[in-house]
Amino acid sequence: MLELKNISYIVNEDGKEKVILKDINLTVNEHFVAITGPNGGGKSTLAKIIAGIIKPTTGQILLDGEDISELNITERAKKGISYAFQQPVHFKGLTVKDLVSIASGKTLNVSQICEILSEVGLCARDYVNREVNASLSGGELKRIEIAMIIARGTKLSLFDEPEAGIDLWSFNSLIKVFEKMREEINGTILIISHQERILNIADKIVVIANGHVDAIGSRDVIMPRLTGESATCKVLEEKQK
Ligand SMILES: Nc1ncnc2c1ncn2[C@@H]1O[C@H](COP(=O)(O)OP(=O)(O)OP(=O)(O)O)[C@@H](O)[C@H]1O
Repeated sequence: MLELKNISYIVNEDGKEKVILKDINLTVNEHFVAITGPNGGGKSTLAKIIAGIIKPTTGQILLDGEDISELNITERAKKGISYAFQQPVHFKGLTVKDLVSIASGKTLNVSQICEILSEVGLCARDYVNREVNASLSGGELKRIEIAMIIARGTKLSLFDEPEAGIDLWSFNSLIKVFEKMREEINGTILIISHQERILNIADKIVVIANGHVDAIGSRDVIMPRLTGESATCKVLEEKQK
């Protein structure tokens, strides 16, 4: 379980304080939790704070009750937090096989790697020995990144807009990958997304706007509000303290 307590992130811009996140309180213990909200609301900043890429100005982060606030990205990764960037990273000189093996923390044989790659819809034989460089498409990189997260099998897998830069065909199969992960994963998937189809498979949706938690609840409660189907629905089903 992930707990965020009073997380704020304030930067100094041109000599003035800019509040990017303000008093975020959130508990995440479901299998599949989606964070959504308007552009610039603070979602990616929050994901980077959870992963340990940036340090919040105030607040505490607990993973299964343990305070991990002072741990850096590597230490948090060891505790079981994986983070997939909005734009996947290229790893010049490393092959898909290398990356998936490194992610899993053990030497995998080709058939084990093939199994993981096929889970993300990649025809393994074509990819195992490919170098992870700019010759791969955005969709292929995304899937390789997801394969690495599956190989790691962590407690908390964080994805920042996995749909970004993906064509509709690849997007359809990406949704299937997430649906399958949702069924099979032991830990939690925390996913930042603007896509209705991703939000529709979430157990819980958190809406972040203007740097704070605007709404939180099950998809049945939050989706009508987001899609404008019900102006009167009760949004704050379980606003957390
Ligand atoms: N270090 C920083 N200095 C100044 N402004 C920043 C900094 N980091 C983030 N911001 C600003 O904070 C706001 C929130 O950014 P963030 O990337 O977290 O938003 P987001 O909700 O993920 O947006 P999007 O949906 O467009 O990806 C933006 O206005 C961004 O420009």
